[in-house]
Amino acid sequence: MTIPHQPARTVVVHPDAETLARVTAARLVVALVDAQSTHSPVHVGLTGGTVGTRVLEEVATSPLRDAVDWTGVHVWWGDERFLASGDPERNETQARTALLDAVPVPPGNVHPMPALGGEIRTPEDSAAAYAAELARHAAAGGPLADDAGPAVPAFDVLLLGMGPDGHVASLFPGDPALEVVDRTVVGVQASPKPPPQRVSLTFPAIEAADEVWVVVAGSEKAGPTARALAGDDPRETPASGALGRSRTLWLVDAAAAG
Ligand SMILES: O=C1O[C@H](COP(=O)(O)O)[C@@H](O)[C@H](O)[C@H]1O
Repeated sequence: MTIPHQPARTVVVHPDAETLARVTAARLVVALVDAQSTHSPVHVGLTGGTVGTRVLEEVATSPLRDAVDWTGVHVWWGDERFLASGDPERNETQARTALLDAVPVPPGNVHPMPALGGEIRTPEDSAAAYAAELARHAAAGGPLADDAGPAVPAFDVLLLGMGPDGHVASLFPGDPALEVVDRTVVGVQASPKPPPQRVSLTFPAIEAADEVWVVVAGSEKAGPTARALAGDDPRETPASGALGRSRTLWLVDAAAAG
């Protein structure tokens, strides 16, 4: 069932979380194949979280998986838990296990948010390094390529999960990071969801994505889903502010749809 909700968003409801993960994986494979028919490389932003990781597992086992030229895909993250490299709680670690170890993405095309260690001592160090990496891969004239700040590649698809408090990436309700418009990546010091230290894309970087897909499952997310789709203040329901340039898809299960 596809429900046109507002001009800026389309909501697609699936009966349960497993179907949601399976169909979103198929949708992602097709989106990457379509993007590769018009340009190269393509850029995809991954999310952590339960359903986001299930989607990657479904891509890994999809019979359509090899229709994608993985050598032409660049992989980024919308947010990261600020922990040492290889920590099982890192979104990067989970994505490698779920998908990236199984497909031939060149190691240089995988762009994790820098982990705690060496010169990277704080989430802000990681954010600054990641902003520089994004800027290196921004196409000239890309969405943020102006004098106001560093550029980002225009993600063909940016996957986002949403927490029960309405957070997306690591932009939490009431956090000052929600107001940042002069940087593409921020350090987060007091996440209410563990671990407290995180790194996140900002709204300007999220909005540079061609397509933003918010993938949500579970009845505990019905409230924030409804609030976000009603256009609640993003300072209270951050998911409300996650919009893509061409399309914003809300891919939800029936429980989250309420
Ligand atoms: O901590 C995080 O949580 C959100 C949502 O996760 P979920 O398990 O409730 O689906 C996720 O989108 C984010 O990337 C992650 O760092």
